[in-house]
Amino acid sequence: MGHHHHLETPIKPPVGQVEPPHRTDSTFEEIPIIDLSAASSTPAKRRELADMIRDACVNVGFFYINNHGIPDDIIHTTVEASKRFFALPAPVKMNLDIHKTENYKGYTALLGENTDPNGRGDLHEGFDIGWESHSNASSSSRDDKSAGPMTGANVWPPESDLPGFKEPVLAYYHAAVDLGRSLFPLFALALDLPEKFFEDKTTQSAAIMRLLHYPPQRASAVAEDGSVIGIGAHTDYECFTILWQDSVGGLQVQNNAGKWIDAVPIPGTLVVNLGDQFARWTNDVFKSTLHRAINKSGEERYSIPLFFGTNYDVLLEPIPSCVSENIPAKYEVITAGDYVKSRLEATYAHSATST
Ligand SMILES: O=C(O)CCC(=O)C(=O)O
Ligand SMILES: [Fe+2]
Repeated sequence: MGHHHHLETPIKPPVGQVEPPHRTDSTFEEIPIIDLSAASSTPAKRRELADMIRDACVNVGFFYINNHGIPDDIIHTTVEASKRFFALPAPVKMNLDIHKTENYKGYTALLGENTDPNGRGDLHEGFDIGWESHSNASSSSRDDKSAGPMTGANVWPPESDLPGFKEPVLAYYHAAVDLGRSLFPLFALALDLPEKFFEDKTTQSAAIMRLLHYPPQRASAVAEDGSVIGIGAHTDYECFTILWQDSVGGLQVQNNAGKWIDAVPIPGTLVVNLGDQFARWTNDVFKSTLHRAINKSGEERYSIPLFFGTNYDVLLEPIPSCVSENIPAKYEVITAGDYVKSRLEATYAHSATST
């Protein structure tokens, strides 16, 4: 994984076709901040917001959002729960080993993942959950039993080992899923599609959330060649990711000049970045940008990405306005579920036999 979509030649639409968004040289130095409060304002403001999102998606592939609507106390209690989880004794965490489940739910130990095939393993530990309903959540109900390559029950630490964990984690999960649902119509607008374009494709949205903990990297643990890294250079698998990060810093985003730009923590914001499924939907008009994290701060770093996508049975077919005679479809059409599963298999392959 970690393949990188290089800068495309400027797109020239055939006569009579809507002009696709213009890509600049993508040598961005900063990641834009987009205020989501315009989403519930006038149609004109919503259109303006979609244009800003389009610009960020075409040129950067990353943006911060503020006024995102997830209450601070939900974030706070979830982060505290995450800290308590990672502080558990190793054997308790290893009982939840992700390799014991069919579909990548549970705990990943330090160096258990290798996000960049050139790396030696990632210096973070994680806890992964997928869809699970929650009686207090405002998310519309859905069929938890739906078949598919990525479904399956979450695993949770026993209440006796870690009281009061599942409740706040699911509260944040559902708040972030609701936020993700509200972004799909804006992405559709940004692509000059009807706002409802993704509606029938997101009734059972993929939504994998990870609690992540990056211990501080001692200078000696940072290999010269960067092969031991918090999370190796990669692109995400789903349509887009909603990331909460603490104030420690370490996330970096690569521009087309190959320069790593710091995604500095900005209080009150979340980071949104596009993943490879949106690159596939848009035939690379939307950019799935290479990123990595290195924690050289000397402090513990915590983050929470939520990878958001369509239903797993949806085919990743290019949007008609993004393909033409001059720009043929670049990607083989497969389902979202098969695509994610193949990417996860590659990521965990290197540790699968060790447990
Ligand atoms: O922890 C971060 O800041 C980034 C995490 C990330 O890129 C990922 O989990 O895909
Ligand atoms: Fe990522």
